[in-house]
Amino acid sequence: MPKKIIVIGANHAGTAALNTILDNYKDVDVTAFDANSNISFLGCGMALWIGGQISGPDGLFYSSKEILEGKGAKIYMETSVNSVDFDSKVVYTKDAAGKDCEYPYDKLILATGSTPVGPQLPGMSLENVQFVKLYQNAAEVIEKLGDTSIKKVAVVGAGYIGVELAEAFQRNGREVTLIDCADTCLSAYYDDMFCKRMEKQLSDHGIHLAFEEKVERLEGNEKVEKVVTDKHTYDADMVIFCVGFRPNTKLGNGQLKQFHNNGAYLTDLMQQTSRPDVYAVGDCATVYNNAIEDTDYIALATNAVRSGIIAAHNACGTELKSPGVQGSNGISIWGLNMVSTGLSLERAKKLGFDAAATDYEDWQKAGFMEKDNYKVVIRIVYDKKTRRILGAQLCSDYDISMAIHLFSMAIQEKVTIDKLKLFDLFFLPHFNQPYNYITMAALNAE
Ligand SMILES: Cc1cc2nc3c(=O)[nH]c(=O)nc-3n(C[C@H](O)[C@H](O)[C@H](O)COP(=O)(O)OP(=O)(O)OC[C@H]3O[C@@H](n4cnc5c(N)ncnc54)[C@H](O)[C@@H]3O)c2cc1C
Ligand SMILES: NC(=O)C1=CN([C@@H]2O[C@H](COP(=O)(O)OP(=O)(O)OC[C@H]3O[C@@H](n4cnc5c(N)ncnc54)[C@H](O)[C@@H]3O)[C@@H](O)[C@H]2O)C=CC1
Repeated sequence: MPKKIIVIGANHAGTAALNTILDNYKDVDVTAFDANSNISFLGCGMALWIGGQISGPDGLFYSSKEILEGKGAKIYMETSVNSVDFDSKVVYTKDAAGKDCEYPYDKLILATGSTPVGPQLPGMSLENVQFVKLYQNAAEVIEKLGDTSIKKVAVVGAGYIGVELAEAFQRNGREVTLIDCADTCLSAYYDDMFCKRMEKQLSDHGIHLAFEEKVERLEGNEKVEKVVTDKHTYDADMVIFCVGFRPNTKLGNGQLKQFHNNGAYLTDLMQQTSRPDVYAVGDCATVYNNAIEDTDYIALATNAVRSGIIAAHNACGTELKSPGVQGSNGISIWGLNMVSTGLSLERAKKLGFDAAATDYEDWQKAGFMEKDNYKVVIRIVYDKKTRRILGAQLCSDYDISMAIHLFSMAIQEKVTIDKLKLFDLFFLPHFNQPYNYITMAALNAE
């Protein structure tokens, strides 16, 4: 059992690692440092807060320095780790008062997360140009929205954050333009037929869509006033950039092996980096993606939590391997629910799979169920050669979210589309149909 474990970063991944150590290994001396002043902010609540769907941010935290210290950890907030000597196993910190300290470790868990990508464009330093990641970012945006002269908001990036925030600002009474260089929204997660449904939902609710447009500059006089793209100019009193995350790897650059795509720390199934006593978890680390059967980068709180648990057990001497991930995700915009896992057909083909898709559309419940019955669209993506299921997407006004877990497990366990054809699914008219759309989609596969 190691004597001293240090965790750098105490948000979702770090907190999961800390809780796992504190709950399971009583004799370990565990210390964490975080540059921020709060722990465990659920960014997913930011849009709900801005859109007034929840009354405030209090419920968006599930841990704190006090809770973790009550369980026996030493937690240093507003303390940055500036460097790590991986050979002598020492971390060097600076606290809010500017005091430098050093701490030795036996095992180190890097949970330094990610930062929003900030395009280098003219006008980025104008007032009311915002990024959204931390609690402080959300609080600042909410405070600024108190200014009623902020009428028009441009959201750049129509991925998960952008689409959720577009709804939130519109609910908040603002005019919203949603800009993306891709030709639709959510294109990293869904095929076009699903993206188009979300496009319609957004434009039906008054969001102005500006796709296939590249932002060239922001203009204004102190405060931002305009977003200029390669095609149009949009008036904007606030501009939010959400064009993806980049892993925070300053501490290990050149010291630990990194992912060729974006520099995330390369980890094995035990979250171990290229140095045996150093683990990396959450948004700063790679995952093993079962759909592509290879290393990947997928920044999600779910992956952060699971990888934190895995690293903690391994660091404490209990071998635990990740089963890999599928990047399962979901979104709900004005009641339109979409969930996906694994690969879209487009991405599968781009990656070189001989992929096909089987689609099906039906009512969720038996036809005689007159209330709360909604249409559901499903697509299952599979490899024509191996027959392995590579991905699935579902879309409905009904809450179909639980169905995606079946496909996540199917991808993890390398289930073929043929195995799914006669898979035992229950029927009860309150919930579904005897000819279930999952069965029907699978039966229709070529
Ligand atoms: C608006 C929004 C909505 C989201 N919605 C969802 C969702 O619905 N579902 C989902 O699964 N995911 C969602 N995510 C993604 C999710 O928030 C991230 O994947 C998650 O935060 C990753 O957790 P992490 O602990 O790895 O990293 P981070 O949350 O980035 O935390 C890293 C921590 O490390 C600290 N740190 C970094 N460097 C140092 C250093 N040198 N010294 C000390 N401390 C350091 C930071 O202060 C920070 O607290 C959302 C993200 C955002 C922004
Ligand atoms: N419901 C969920 O599971 C949620 C998950 N998250 C996760 O947080 C992470 C970050 O989210 P996002 O920032 O939304 O990233 P994202 O990867 O989901 O979307 C980024 C979008 O920005 C676009 N883009 C990239 N560069 C651009 C540019 N220069 N100009 C215009 N558009 C550009 C891309 O085409 C893409 O549509 C992701 O990993 C996401 O999965 C975030 C919110 C909710």
